Amino acid sequence: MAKINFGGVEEEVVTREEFPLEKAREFLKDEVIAVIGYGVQGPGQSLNMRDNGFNVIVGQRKGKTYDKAVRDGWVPGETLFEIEEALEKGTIICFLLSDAAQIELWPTVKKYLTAGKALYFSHGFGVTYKDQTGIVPPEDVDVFLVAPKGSGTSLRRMFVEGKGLNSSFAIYQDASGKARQRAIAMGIGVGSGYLFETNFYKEVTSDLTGERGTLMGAIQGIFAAQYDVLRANGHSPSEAFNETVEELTQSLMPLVAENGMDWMYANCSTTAQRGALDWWKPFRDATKPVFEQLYNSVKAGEQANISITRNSQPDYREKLEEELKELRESEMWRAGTAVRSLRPERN
Ligand SMILES: NC(=O)C1=CN([C@@H]2O[C@H](COP(=O)(O)OP(=O)(O)OC[C@H]3O[C@@H](n4cnc5c(N)ncnc54)[C@H](O)[C@@H]3O)[C@@H](O)[C@H]2O)C=CC1
Ligand SMILES: CC(=O)[C@](C)(O)C(=O)O
Ligand SMILES: [Mg+2]
Ligand SMILES: [Mg+2]
Repeated sequence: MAKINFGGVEEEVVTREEFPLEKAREFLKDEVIAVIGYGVQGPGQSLNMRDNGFNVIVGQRKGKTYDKAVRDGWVPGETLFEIEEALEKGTIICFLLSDAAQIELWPTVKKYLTAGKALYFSHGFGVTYKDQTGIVPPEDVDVFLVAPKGSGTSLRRMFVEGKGLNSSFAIYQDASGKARQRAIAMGIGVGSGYLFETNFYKEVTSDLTGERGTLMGAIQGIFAAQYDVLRANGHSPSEAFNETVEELTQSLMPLVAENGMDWMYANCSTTAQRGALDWWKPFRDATKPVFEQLYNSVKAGEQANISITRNSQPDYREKLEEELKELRESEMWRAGTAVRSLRPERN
């Protein structure tokens, strides 16, 4: 483990230098890695591991995503199977169904978790909320997680570009005495840039907070609030969208990603810097109570409960699609479609 100073706090992380791909491949050479589910993480992780030279098979029920797996080069009967067949063949079972669907499939998965196998998650959800999910792994299997900190779509894209998305990893149960090595080797195999250690509880609580907060929920909320104020004051949709979203994603966030917030500020006008430096604290103070409310709700298990209840309903896909449609058809995001179509590189 490399000791890295994160803003004054020393943490140990696993980098590709100390755990190179060859070492991961050697360590897992006798394993059959069965990726169960081919939604968002399934394709990203399985394709990266396949390209990295691991023995990977995919288990997916028949339908649209099964056909996608075939198009991605998985061969029925050789590397692509019905879920139960893959569960039987696999020695490391990657449980990559949606968190709600994992509940339904758990009794089936459990049947195939014979001694010595490993159960792999990409979220701490299932076992942390075991009272609601019923996911209690047998004692003689390893249980660990590797959670890529981003969409499976980005995991794959970044891998293809020679980059690596960061992941966390955690050990829940070490039956074989080598769960840790197994987990780290898997983390390297799926294409992680580096790995930082956590536990299942911390992974799920930080992840649920992040996606409801700045990563997805809060960002849309702030966009909508500013867009509405600009529109109410007579600004056109194109002006409001550009000044709220397009400039952020196209110009300013890439600068933040490259070298931090102060550097992005330093590359803007002194007028902008003065205003941003004056206004970031009021925004922090206004939103902090909402973040506290969010974290408490996560901690109390309410967010997990909502997710399980809502996403277990037979019509949850249609309902989600309706809500996504509401976003897509809002004036702001329709303006966004028009703005994106005008990007010169799109023509
Ligand atoms: N979406 C992402 O990029 C990320 C997901 N995760 C975690 O990774 C895991 C997998 O998530 P996603 O890839 O988003 O899953 P998903 O929602 O895309 O679903 C994966 C698969 O589950 C299958 N499925 C759904 N219900 C089923 C059922 N009842 N029986 C059999 N198969 C069923 C679908 O056919 C699909 O192939 C979750 O634990 C999630 O929290 C972690 C990081 C990011
Ligand atoms: C992409 C990711 O890591 C999320 C936002 O936590 C998720 O999709 O659950
Ligand atoms: Mg998440
Ligand atoms: Mg996440």
